[in-house]
Amino acid sequence: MQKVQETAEKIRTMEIRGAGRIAKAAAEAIRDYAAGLDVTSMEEFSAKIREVSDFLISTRPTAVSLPNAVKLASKYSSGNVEDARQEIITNANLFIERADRALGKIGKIGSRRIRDGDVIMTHCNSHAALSIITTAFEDGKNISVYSTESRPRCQGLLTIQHLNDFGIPTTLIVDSAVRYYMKDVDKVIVGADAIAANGALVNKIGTSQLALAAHEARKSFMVAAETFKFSPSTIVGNPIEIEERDAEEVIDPAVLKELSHVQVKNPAFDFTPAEYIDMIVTDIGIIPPAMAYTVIKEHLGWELGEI
Ligand SMILES: O=P(O)(O)OC[C@H]1O[C@H](OP(=O)(O)O)[C@H](O)[C@@H]1O
Repeated sequence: MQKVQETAEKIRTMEIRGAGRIAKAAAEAIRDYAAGLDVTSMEEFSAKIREVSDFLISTRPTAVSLPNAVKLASKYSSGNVEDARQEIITNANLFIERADRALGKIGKIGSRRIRDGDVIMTHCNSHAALSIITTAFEDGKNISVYSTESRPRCQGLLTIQHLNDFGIPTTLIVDSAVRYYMKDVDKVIVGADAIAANGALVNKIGTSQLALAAHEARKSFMVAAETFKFSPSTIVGNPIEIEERDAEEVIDPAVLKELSHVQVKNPAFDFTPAEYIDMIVTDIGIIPPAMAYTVIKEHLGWELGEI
């Protein structure tokens, strides 16, 4: 349980972050927990796995990759402890391998849509979006990138470091400069924390402003998302919860304490409606947002009765 608690804490504090990495870390934690679980009865085994699964899922509410990963990794059908343990180890490893392969596929597929000379804008720090950008660059395309700062956690600083390591010409801008620079941009590429059954995107706060500005300037808006970022529970009407994080990420608590009439809101994500999205680059190909329902049904293998 100690490793599970450590992983959960790292996800909560964002030491482990990015929807894909959170998913892989959760699958690893379940796998290692199942491998070391010392129980004699199947009832005990099931109860412990359920408890750990629920605990990991509770760490961050928005990225659907987390419950999807936990559900896929902790799947077993055997009624015998040793076999069920092996099933979880196998399923978790399969999930992790699939997640790694997905990033490569998204990079390959998405990069075909990047033209020589393209100027790309990205937001926050998405490994899936960066896979497209770096693959295009490694294919010899002469591209450059505008990267937003992504307040308050400033994940944009991770993005510029990564792009700089590849030697990709990059401009860091503050979030409020998105519309100002959109005229210079050819394509916007962002990641996803969740995609609803109606094709709406949930991603880092401010993403919908990039989408609006891109729409106004007739620039292409591309989302990079593994199939495990699609949300099955939205099919049965559950809304995606937007994580509200601490005020101290935005303002020094000592300063805030003196401002008795001021409150701080710090939502970590926002919604971008499907009509602002030109395409979603997934590991099973490029799809329009309207195909989100099909991805959930056919590629995540969820049955309505299970939700
Ligand atoms: O899975 P990858 O593409 O890396 O990231 C997907 C999304 O996860 C991140 O959330 P946070 O920084 O963990 O809150 C960002 O919103 C990013 O776009």
